[in-house]
Parts: sequence; structure tokens; C-alpha cells
Amino acid sequence: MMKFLYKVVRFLIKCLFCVVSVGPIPSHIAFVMDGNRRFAKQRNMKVGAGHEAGYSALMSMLIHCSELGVKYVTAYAFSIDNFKRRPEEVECLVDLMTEKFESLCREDSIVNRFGIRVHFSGSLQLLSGSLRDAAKKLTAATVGNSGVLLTLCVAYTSTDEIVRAVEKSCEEGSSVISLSDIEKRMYMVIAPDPDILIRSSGENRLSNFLLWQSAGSCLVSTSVMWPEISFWHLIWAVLNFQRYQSLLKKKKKL
Ligand SMILES: CC(C)=CCC/C(C)=C/CC/C(C)=C/COP(=O)(O)OP(=O)(O)O
Repeated sequence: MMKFLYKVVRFLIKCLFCVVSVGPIPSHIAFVMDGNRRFAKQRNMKVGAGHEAGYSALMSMLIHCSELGVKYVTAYAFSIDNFKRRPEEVECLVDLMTEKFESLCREDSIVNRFGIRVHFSGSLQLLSGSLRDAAKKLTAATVGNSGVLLTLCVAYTSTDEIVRAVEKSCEEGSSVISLSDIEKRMYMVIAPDPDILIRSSGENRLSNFLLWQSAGSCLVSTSVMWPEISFWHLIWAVLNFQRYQSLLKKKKKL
């Protein structure tokens, strides 16, 4: 019975996506996954359970994005500032990421079933050897997939990304540095700039995420905590993007 209901819901979601697809579909959606700890606190759960629920929400969003025809998904999984959290929480997040990256390498994992390629952005040298190895293994295990490109920002901040790109430009001998010199040395060179940036938990800040790349992005803030995000929020964000696109078109005609 549950399986049947699940299939009906998935069918209805796909029908909704078909309706939304009458308008332009964003090529790249970026997520700031905020509110895992508050989600856990509201339910008297451990912080780790909140992050685990956050991971499940990310996987659901990935499937929805893939079915909607989005080509690039980027998620802020761990910022450089997150190293300042309590050591127990940092350890819990590092262990969760290591375990999930390893399990995603399996042939029957969500990323392999949906043909998702995984890429990492950030100063990975700041990570422990085992997490770095798991990230490398996952990149290698999905390199042949041709569906959505999922970029996981780990040990990432935007200002760090910009400083490193400028440093590299100088080291590589550019005396006058142009925009393209910097852009081609950014971690995010792998994807076009995001069309939509979604942040959960009602916050409107960018928190040092894709500052360079989000100059023209449509910003969408949802009030739910990240683990509660659903396809409705995705549809709402895409409708906002479509309205923004049609306003841009009208402006160009004036
Ligand atoms: C394998 C993989 C990609 C795992 C990802 C797990 C995940 C969703 C990580 C996000 C971690 C994080 C710092 C969330 C922000 O919410 P918060 O902790 O700041 O919560 P708060 O805003 O309620 O304090």
C-alpha cells in the first residue's frame, strides 16, 4: 500500500514539474542548507540527527532537480567558518560526510542511479585525510555520469575562493589581472553562475557563499528549516525565477 502511494505521489510531482516546464527551467540552482540544528532542537533530537535529516533533504532535492531538468546543483555543505563550531559537532559533521561520500560511491547509490556527477569546491587540504580521500573516491566513482553536476562546497568560503584565485593569477605571472584571469581560477569554474540561490530557515544572508557567482542570481528565502524543504519550495523558487525572466524580457523590449 505504502509503495503504491509513494508511486502515485511521485507521478503527481512529475506532472507538476511538466506544467512548470512550460516556462524556462533554470540551468543551475544553489542551496544554502540552513536550519539543521534548529530542526533537531525543535524535536528534541541530537544535532547529528538534524544533519542526517539535512542530508536526506539534499538527496530528495537532487532527485527533484534532476527530474525538472536542472543541469547543475551546488550545495553549501561545510564552510571554513564551520571549523569554529564545538569540536564534537565538527567531528560529527566530518564523520557524517565521510560515511555518506563512501556510501555514495556504491553502484546502486542515488547519485549513480540518477547519473549524477559529484564535484567538490573548497580548500580540501584543510580536511582530514579520510574525508579528503572519500571525496576524491566519490569524484572518481561518478566521473562518467552524464546527468546533473552536483558541486558540494566543503571547507569553502567565497572570500577564500576569490583570494586563492587572485593569488594563483599572480603566481602564474599575470601582471595585469583581468576578470577572466580570476574567473578561470575559481573553484566554481566548473559550472555557470547560479540562476537561483535558495536559502532555508528564513535567513536572507549569503554567509560567504558564491558571492562572485551570485551577482545576477534570483535569491529565494524559504522559512522552513532545511530538512523540511520539499518540491513545493523548489517549484515556488522556479516560478519566481520565471517571473524574473519575463520581467527582464519586458525591460529589454522597452
Ligand atoms: C554528505 C553531505 C553533503 C552532508 C551534508 C549534511 C548537511 C546538510 C550539512 C550542512 C551543514 C550545515 C553547517 C548546515 C547549516 O545548518 P546549521 O547547522 O547552521 O543549523 P542552524 O542554522 O539551525 O544552527
